[in-house]
Amino acid sequence: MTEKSERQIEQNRVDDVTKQVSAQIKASEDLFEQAHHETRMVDQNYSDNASVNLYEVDDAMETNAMIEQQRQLVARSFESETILKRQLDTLSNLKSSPYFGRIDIKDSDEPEAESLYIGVASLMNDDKSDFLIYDWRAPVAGIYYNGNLGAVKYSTPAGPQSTELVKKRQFTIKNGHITTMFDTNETVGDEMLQAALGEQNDQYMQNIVATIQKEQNDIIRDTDSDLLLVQGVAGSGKTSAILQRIAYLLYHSRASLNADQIVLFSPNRLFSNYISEVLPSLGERNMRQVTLAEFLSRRFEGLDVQTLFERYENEQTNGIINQAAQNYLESAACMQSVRNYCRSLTPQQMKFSNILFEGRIFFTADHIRDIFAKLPQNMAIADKTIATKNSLIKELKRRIKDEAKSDWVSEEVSQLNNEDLHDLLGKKKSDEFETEDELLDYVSNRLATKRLRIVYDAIYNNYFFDPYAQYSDFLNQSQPDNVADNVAAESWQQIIANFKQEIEYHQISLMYCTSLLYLRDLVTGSGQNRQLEYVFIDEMQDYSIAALIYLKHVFPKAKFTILGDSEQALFKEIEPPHQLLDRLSTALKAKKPNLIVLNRSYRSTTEITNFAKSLLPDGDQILPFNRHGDLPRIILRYSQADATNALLDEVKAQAEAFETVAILTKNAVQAHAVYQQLRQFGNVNLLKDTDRVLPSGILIMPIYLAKGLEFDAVIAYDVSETNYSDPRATGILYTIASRAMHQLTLLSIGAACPIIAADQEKLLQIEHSI
Ligand SMILES: Nc1ncnc2c1ncn2[C@@H]1O[C@H](COP(=O)(O)OP(=O)(O)OP(=O)(O)O)[C@@H](O)[C@H]1O
Repeated sequence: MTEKSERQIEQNRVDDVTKQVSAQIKASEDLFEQAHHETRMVDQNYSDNASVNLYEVDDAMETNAMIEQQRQLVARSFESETILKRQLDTLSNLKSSPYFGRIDIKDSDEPEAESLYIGVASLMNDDKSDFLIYDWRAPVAGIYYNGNLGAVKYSTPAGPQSTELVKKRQFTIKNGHITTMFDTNETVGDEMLQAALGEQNDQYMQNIVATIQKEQNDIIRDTDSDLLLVQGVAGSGKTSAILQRIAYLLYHSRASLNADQIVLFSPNRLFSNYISEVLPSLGERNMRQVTLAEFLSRRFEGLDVQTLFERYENEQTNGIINQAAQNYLESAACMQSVRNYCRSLTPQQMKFSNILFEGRIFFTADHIRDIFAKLPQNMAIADKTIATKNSLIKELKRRIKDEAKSDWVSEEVSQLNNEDLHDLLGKKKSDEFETEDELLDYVSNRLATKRLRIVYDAIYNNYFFDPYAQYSDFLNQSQPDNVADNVAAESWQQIIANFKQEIEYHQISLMYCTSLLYLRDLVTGSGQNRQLEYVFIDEMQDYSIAALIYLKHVFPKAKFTILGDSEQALFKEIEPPHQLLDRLSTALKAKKPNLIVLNRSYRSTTEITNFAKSLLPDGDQILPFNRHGDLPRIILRYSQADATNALLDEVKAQAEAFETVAILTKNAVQAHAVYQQLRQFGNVNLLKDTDRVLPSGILIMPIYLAKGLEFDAVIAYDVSETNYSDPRATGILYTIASRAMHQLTLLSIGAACPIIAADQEKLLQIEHSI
């Protein structure tokens, strides 16, 4: 058969499937309309009933039951409306592009091969007898991503299956028309990937299901490991792979897993927004997302927690203060010392606090210590704290009865107005009491309970324990000689003094955070979340080992997927990847660890990747993808005024050619200075770490805010040797260069920093000022 008629046959099938999709859309729209109408009716009915004044009807209980029933009806009809809405979204995705792949497989006991079409969702024909499209996550679809022609195996819930792959075909279908179609023996042909990668960027990351690569597929379909470590070079598709992995996991554990049981730790808020469309485009709800800074802040209510960015900025101005002590506090060894310390704590060492009520001491710290000390010695510390807490709550209940008889209560009761009395009585009516005294006793008890609620809350929230004082004690006990990095005794004392001072000012530096939280949780037996099933951590190189250990402690039941690129370390010096990964495997005590390494970089043109890898001492392992563009350019200027002019010209030219142009700087101060130079331009945006949405136009930001993001064109601001002199320059410049998809320009005010100068002739177009 000629290629043309073959293509015509495929187009006919696309037309046929599109017609069926349209018919199903119509049917679903009718159902949706019906469901929506029903929800409105039930909702109306519910609000009418809910607005009945319960105090005026005798049968309040009955009304309550009816409202509850109605509420459930509203919830149910809303749920079916949501399901239909999702179905409709999926169908409309399928309408313009029903599938992207076809595999022909022949089982040994079948006379003929069968053609299966793969798309973002499954679709059955009208009478439900046949699959017109297979979901890319279906077991058999694994062949499309993994197999070369010939004998292939794929896993199914019933165990491994074998078949023969006789044809693999790829399509690009736009608005119902096949624009490209070819047969391939490769996993996914380069041609299609080239087309996908050559496109210009918009504000949101796209899904990659049509062109998932073999090693990415291994990440996506790994359901066994409890610790999956992905070590991948910049632009190798780590983030893409984990998002498709989440979609895959949700599909395969539909009954037992929902998006709320998955959390992704993302590098910054812009990134959260940037990836927010991927899962919805695959018909799935987004997982929860949080940055480490947000997570820590929530756990330190009332304290101003230093973020990684603030630390970085501070170090840029003041230098790194006491690196050795900081390294120790963020090490696995320190977390081990916390564990040992907590295990050996005696009642005398415990830092208990008085519990106050309206200015007077309600429970003394000594009394709390006595309760604690009487508990069996071999009891775990967390159990002792919980037992102490329970015993304080019991005592509180007794004391409420005493307080109810006290003068302050009688006085307050005597001054109650009708409304307060009504509130205190709750469901009871005053005529239910036989005597006035009985009524008074009841009301006094209620009032005392209400007022002492504050004491109950204090006990419940462990305010009888002072974690900050305890942590200071822990620091005091950690002798500097025992400390790995040989922290000098005076500087260790300084670290302790600094901690105390910060707490006084309601602040805390990042370096203390995780060991302190760990100590607090181990002593109080709180802070763990056993519901979460999967934790994903992107940009792991920015997490200390202590932070990862702490997260494992917080989510003990969860499987961890941790992704990183040690070369993109902005906040510390580069560490060899395997060393980092070994440390992590041991520290998290994984039972089934798995490591996947990605070396091919997809984001940038070959020229940009070749330049970026030349910055690294061990960049040879990085493989560029075969997509070509201009050589990166370096513009050298020798005065600020000349540099500003060159920047203006460059920005103008890039903005005409590309949709997203980013000027990336080393820190916030420089980003601000560049903004001042360019603001006359109009559509120029300076981004801050509080920003959540990436605007279009020209973007200026410090590199840490661009983590995980990508832009059509990148201008690296001032790559001179004066600006990039510290040992972290390599990681920073590599991260900047690897954000560019199509065009990279470096601007240097004065001589370029030596990392760049090394190999520039072949990899860079150099432009000096005249
Ligand atoms: N298989 C693929 N098909 C199409 N595009 C891909 C594929 N893999 C990666 N890409 C594209 O390459 C770019 C980089 O991917 P991604 O951001 O996931 O990489 P990363 O490893 O997380 O990068 P970094 O660590 O540098 O932030 C994205 O534009 C992504 O869409």
